[in-house]
Amino acid sequence: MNIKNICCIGAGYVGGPTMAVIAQKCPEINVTVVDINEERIKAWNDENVENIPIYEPGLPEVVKEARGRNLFFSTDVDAAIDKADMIFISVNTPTKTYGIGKGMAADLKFIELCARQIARVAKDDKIVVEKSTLPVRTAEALKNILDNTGNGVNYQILSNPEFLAEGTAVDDLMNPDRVLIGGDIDTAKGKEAVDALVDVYAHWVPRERLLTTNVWSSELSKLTANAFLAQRVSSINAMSELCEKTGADVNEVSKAVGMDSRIGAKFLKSSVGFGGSCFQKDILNLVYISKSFGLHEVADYWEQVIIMNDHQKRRFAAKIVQTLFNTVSGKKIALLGWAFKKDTNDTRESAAIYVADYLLNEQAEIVVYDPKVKTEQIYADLDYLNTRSLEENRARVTVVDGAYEATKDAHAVAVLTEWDEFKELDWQKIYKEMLKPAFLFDGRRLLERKTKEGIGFEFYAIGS
Ligand SMILES: NC(=O)c1ccc[n+]([C@@H]2O[C@H](COP(=O)([O-])OP(=O)(O)OC[C@H]3O[C@@H](n4cnc5c(N)ncnc54)[C@H](O)[C@@H]3O)[C@@H](O)[C@H]2O)c1
Ligand SMILES: O=c1ccn([C@@H]2O[C@H](COP(=O)(O)OP(=O)(O)O[C@H]3O[C@H](CO)[C@@H](O)[C@H](O)[C@H]3O)[C@@H](O)[C@H]2O)c(=O)[nH]1
Repeated sequence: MNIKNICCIGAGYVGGPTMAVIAQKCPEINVTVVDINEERIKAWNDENVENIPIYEPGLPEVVKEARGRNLFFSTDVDAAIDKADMIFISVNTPTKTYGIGKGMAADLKFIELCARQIARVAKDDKIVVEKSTLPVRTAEALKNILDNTGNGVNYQILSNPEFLAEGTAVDDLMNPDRVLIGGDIDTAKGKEAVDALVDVYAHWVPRERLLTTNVWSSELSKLTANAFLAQRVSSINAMSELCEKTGADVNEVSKAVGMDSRIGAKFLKSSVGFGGSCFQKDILNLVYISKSFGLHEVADYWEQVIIMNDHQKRRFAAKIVQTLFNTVSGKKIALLGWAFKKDTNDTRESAAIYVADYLLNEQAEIVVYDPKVKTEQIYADLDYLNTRSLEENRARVTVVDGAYEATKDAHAVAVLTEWDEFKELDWQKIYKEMLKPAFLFDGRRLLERKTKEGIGFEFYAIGS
């Protein structure tokens, strides 16, 4: 079966880049990305390709090549569903904020709305692809809705979780370690659907990296991969605290450990704590699923990854307060970086939000500079925590356009995102314009201790 028309519901951090790359690599397939968020679609269609709503290195070039040729962004969800042979669901699946499973389970209301919309609109057979990260066995619920509320057409449900990381999305999509496709491979129709999706990716991904499994393995593998990755970060962060007490250096430990080929070097960088929209949400979801099956030891095991991460964020903020003679009240603290990692404008669950909130509770005056994050986003992130009034957040937090403006007259500077440009700053100038003693806290192990201490900074870096 040859796919001619793809529709993707959800034009976010996954739907946008993923579909742009599919469209670029498969010029004979029409790809329409739809979203209910009109502003987002407008930005994807902005004449100036630099204004697309997601900042990802290399993405503007891909969009430029395919947009208007075989890549389209639209708010007409019904029309795109109607036309498509294959529909990707790439909507958000945040942690539930109400009711049963509040604070743990994935909220599947957006997924269900998509299923009901597909069922209402579809007049011919469709392959429905779960691109969103979902609890294991969600495909069953999707099929139930589609089969019972649909127009009697045949649906095949595939699971095709996305493994891209933000900041490197285009490269991850162009050269994936593997593409995972879960389907009903024991039936002829199921196998045909899996083959159709394999053929799409085979345009550019070597066949040996196209991995097919049953649907449940595919759904669960995505949660497992994120849990393992986050666990590595929490493991090295746990060691960072021990390093600080013992004179060991976490970078040296991480290098020594990572050179063991059984362990591997990646994802062993100690930090102020992992952020991003996925790790915490997906582990909480895993914990919830485990508990719902009565697997309490399994649940506790994974929950510890989150507990450690929360501790790391808190302990970094507490270190700032302790070092500044146990009070930051009325003191200006400059935060360099707000995004959850470099090369993205995404701030979801960024450690910076929690560090700022902690310092604000200690009555600090916060000044933030991030090269890609918009001012409204920074306020929105703080408001979302509901710790203090919107007015107070605006009165106590200032967002500026440059690092020198942020650090001038500050009591302390904290590096919270590993943006390359922070390495290149004129730290001599920053030191000169700060209050003394000038405290510098490196939450990313980005800066070299020797040169900073040479300038005169009181320097603290995570894990040493
Ligand atoms: N962000 C990542 O790096 C990443 C990586 C892999 C997997 N994932 C998973 O992919 C999914 C999407 O994540 P994201 O970061 O792209 O989210 P996102 O919030 O950036 O985008 C989701 C989009 O879906 C739209 N939407 C929601 N309901 C809709 C509906 N009924 N009809 C049309 N549009 C609708 C929203 O308006 C939003 O623009 C999540 O399940 C996430 O866990 C994310
Ligand atoms: O050694 C490391 C590696 C990462 N991090 C932090 O961990 C967080 C997550 O980073 P990363 O995994 O690179 O970015 P994400 O975009 O969140 O990607 C993760 O989450 C996605 C969503 O599910 C998956 O698709 C990806 O495979 C998975 O890496 C960030 O705050 C990083 O700063 C560290 O502190 N130390």
